[in-house]
Amino acid sequence: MATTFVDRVVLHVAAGSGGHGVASVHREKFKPLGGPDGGNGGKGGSVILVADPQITTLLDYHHSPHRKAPNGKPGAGDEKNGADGEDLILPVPEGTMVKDARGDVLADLVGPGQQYVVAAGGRGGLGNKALASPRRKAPGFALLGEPGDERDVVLELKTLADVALIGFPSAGKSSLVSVLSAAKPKIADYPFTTLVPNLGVVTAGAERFTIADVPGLIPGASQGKGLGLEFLRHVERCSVLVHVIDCATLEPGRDPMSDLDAIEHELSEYVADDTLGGKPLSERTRIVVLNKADVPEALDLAEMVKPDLEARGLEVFIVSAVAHRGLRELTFALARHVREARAELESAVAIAPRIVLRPKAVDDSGFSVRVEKTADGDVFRIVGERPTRWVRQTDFSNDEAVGYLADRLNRLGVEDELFKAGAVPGSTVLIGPEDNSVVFDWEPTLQAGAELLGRRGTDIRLEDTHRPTRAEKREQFHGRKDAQREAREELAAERKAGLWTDRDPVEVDAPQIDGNDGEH
Ligand SMILES: Nc1nc2c(ncn2[C@@H]2O[C@H](COP(=O)(O)OP(=O)(O)OP(=O)(O)O)[C@@H](O)[C@H]2O)c(=O)[nH]1
Ligand SMILES: [Mg+2]
Repeated sequence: MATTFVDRVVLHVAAGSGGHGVASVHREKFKPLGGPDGGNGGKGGSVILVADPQITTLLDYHHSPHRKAPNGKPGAGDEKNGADGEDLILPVPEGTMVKDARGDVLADLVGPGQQYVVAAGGRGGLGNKALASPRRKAPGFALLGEPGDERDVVLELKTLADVALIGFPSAGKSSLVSVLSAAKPKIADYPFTTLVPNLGVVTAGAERFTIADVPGLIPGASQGKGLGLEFLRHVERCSVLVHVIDCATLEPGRDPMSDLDAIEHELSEYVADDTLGGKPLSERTRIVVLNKADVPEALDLAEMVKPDLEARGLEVFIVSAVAHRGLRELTFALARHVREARAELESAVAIAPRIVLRPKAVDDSGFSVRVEKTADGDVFRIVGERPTRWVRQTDFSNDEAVGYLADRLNRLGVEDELFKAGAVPGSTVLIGPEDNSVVFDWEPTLQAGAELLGRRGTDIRLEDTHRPTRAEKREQFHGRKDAQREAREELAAERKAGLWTDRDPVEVDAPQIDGNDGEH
């Protein structure tokens, strides 16, 4: 069992890409040129982690750490939409924490069925049927499907138990689990018998709670001695910590008080991710169990130190795991502490939810223009979810598709903002994130832009002589109305085609646009 327990893996996930939309023209005998009938591409499958009580280890992901969801299928003529790629569901144990490469917590799957979209599938591209509008009756282009998310995440399993038993190797932690619950962990008289936590269920009257031992902790664990501190991730989520102290040890330099201090010191060195509703390890309930009281010398020692420990405000139990002494009192005391801790946690959780889900991208409708200074002068970077997406959807080998992209950008007001930021025809404009942007030599297409340039190439913003005539204003007004209507229609078409999921748009790290970072 020990060798097949895996509690930390690096997982590489890739969602499916959306299928490309298709540009096709309806054909019938004697009616060679019908309307556009190209279907939409299907959505790419997402990769979704789901907490599943049937799963107890991350072993599967240790063996095959690369997981990919299928792509959406491309659309076809005759209004045929491509099939969606199926979501890839990856079951993980309850208590799995998902972190990014930097160690930031992305999600904490603590309850059965809780899920997290770790990589979102790409949207399918619209076909020319869906792109048709009164102004663009027969589009000779379609939109590309978007690439799916691709990322590396760290999965960490943190045992979910109410009570954690901590202490030196061979203190009797596993023995206690075996006598307090039905679990039958390995027990032996050599140190580090336990390599991974053993979980048991304890029944105290009508109450039930879970208890886990953890591998033995030794001084210097924080510097990597023994098994190190790594496994303390399994006590992070336990609300009651029990110090199991070996009163029968003959090792020189060991006694209950200094053992306790040594373990506390190691605990204090551990940096936990989970504060259990705002309660760090240092503030959690502690109980002391003085074990091996069946050995006469051990009992004497236990009775001697008990008052000192109690003077520190600790609740102390003298027990023998082997002789089953003192277990009943201990069980009921644990049940009481668990009850209190659960109540406390519940009210804490009511205030601050423990489940961290990745915050939704704040505003995916807007954009901003950033002026970046380079050796070759100013370049203008357009940052925003929608422009970035539109660029990904554009087939740059198709002039009409490029024109459509320009239209979309204008409607969003990109050209206006570029003018305001000081861009002039020929300026370098980048769209998308730093590591993967598309570069344009800017050719303004907007009427307003051309107007702003004025006659003889002077910028009328500096002169402010031209006041729009009534006719021009009307023209502009209708232009805007048209643009707004078209934007609405487009959105409706995308939604109707099912290209929008109700899942959060996940920020995309590196959109791939093959070979299109040229001068389009
Ligand atoms: N006499 C006596 N021996 C005990 C008692 N409890 C445990 N032991 C013995 O102590 C040794 C270690 O017990 P374990 O339960 O494996 O100890 P552990 O704390 O889980 O040890 P690690 O997993 O190595 O950290 C075994 O030989 C047990 O039989 C007790 O109450 N009395
Ligand atoms: Mg053990």
